[in-house]
Amino acid sequence: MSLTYKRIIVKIGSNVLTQDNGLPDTARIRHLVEQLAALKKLGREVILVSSGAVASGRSLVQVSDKADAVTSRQLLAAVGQVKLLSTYAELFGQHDLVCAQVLVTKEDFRDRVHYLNMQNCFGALLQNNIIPIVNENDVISVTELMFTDNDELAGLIASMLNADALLILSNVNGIYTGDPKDPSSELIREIEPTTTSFSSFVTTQRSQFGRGGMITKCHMAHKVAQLGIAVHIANGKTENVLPRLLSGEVENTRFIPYKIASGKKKWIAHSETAAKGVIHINDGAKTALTTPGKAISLLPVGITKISGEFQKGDIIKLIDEHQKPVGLGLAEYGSDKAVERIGQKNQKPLVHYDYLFLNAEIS
Ligand SMILES: Nc1ncnc2c1ncn2[C@@H]1O[C@H](COP(=O)(O)OP(=O)(O)O)[C@@H](O)[C@H]1O
Ligand SMILES: N[C@@H](CCC(=O)OP(=O)(O)O)C(=O)O
Repeated sequence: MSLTYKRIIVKIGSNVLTQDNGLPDTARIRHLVEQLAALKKLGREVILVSSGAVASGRSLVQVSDKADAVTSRQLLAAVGQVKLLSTYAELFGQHDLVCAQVLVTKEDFRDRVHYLNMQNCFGALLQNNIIPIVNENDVISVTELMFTDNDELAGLIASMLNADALLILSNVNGIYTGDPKDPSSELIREIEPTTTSFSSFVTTQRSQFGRGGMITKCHMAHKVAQLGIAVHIANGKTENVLPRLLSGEVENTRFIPYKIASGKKKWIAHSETAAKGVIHINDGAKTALTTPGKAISLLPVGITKISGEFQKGDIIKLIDEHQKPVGLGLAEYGSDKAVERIGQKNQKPLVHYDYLFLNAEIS
């Protein structure tokens, strides 16, 4: 089997880039760059999401024990990101390739203008044959403003750029049916888009330098696959993992992609944290919206209650009669008008189908 993905996002986790002592593993970075350069030379578009700023910072400065965790992370990342990128620039340069730094925050994905600006910049970099290297801007992303981890960031980038595939390189061969260290656990080779429960076999355990763990990878991968993008989780420490993954020669877990969604739906799908209001809908409305193959907008007649205030163009969250999330949408008008129209027939849709992302599927 040969995978012919054209636009590929590669996420390299902290554990792949870091030695046991917490310092960066330059030999491994060099080997990964060789593989990425080879992909580039085959005509693939490559976007790298790389962790490793904090680990690189550790190789340059000793942070005082008195510094709190946030300050220490800011300091190490601020210093380390320079080193990380100069290492990449030098190594890619040896293959006559130019790379670029793109540092982002969660806020940049909430604001549609920032989002479009980012998208435009990536387009320009790719057109000029430059490899974008993305990381979270750890200096200003603190506590609740942070991504769960760089897997979440990689998922957002994959959706934003309409990638064909997202390859997540971690320190395990993929997702196992139990603890990967337990010999009775087996690797799951494929995950269907309909799978939603991961907590029965994936523990919250993280590797030494990882932030989110496998469970956040699963949730993100599932969501991205629902948008029509294939996701593979493989071991970044395996020799020549990237070419071998694409030629089907190494073990990995593949999240089978679902139907293709529009760019706007992809943005809405990842905007839950930006939701301004909650729209309670009745069972009839839920059935209508989630009927496969039907493009139905949310009408006020199916709304039973509205909480929170929002303006036209804001993201709103839809929940059913049992408080279960149904999806996310873009409000066609503000909460003032919407509240007046609750339960009324013959009113304009509050969420047009083109701007509606349903949790269960993209219909
Ligand atoms: N069912 C599972 N299959 C594979 N890995 C699992 C599972 N449950 C928990 N894990 C843990 O998830 C870790 C990888 O996630 P993480 O620590 O976030 O790494 P990374 O730095 O690559 O993002 C593995 O090292 C493993 O300990
Ligand atoms: N931005 C941080 C890494 C954050 C992170 O979540 O890493 P990972 O556990 O590899 O997804 C850094 O560069 O050190």
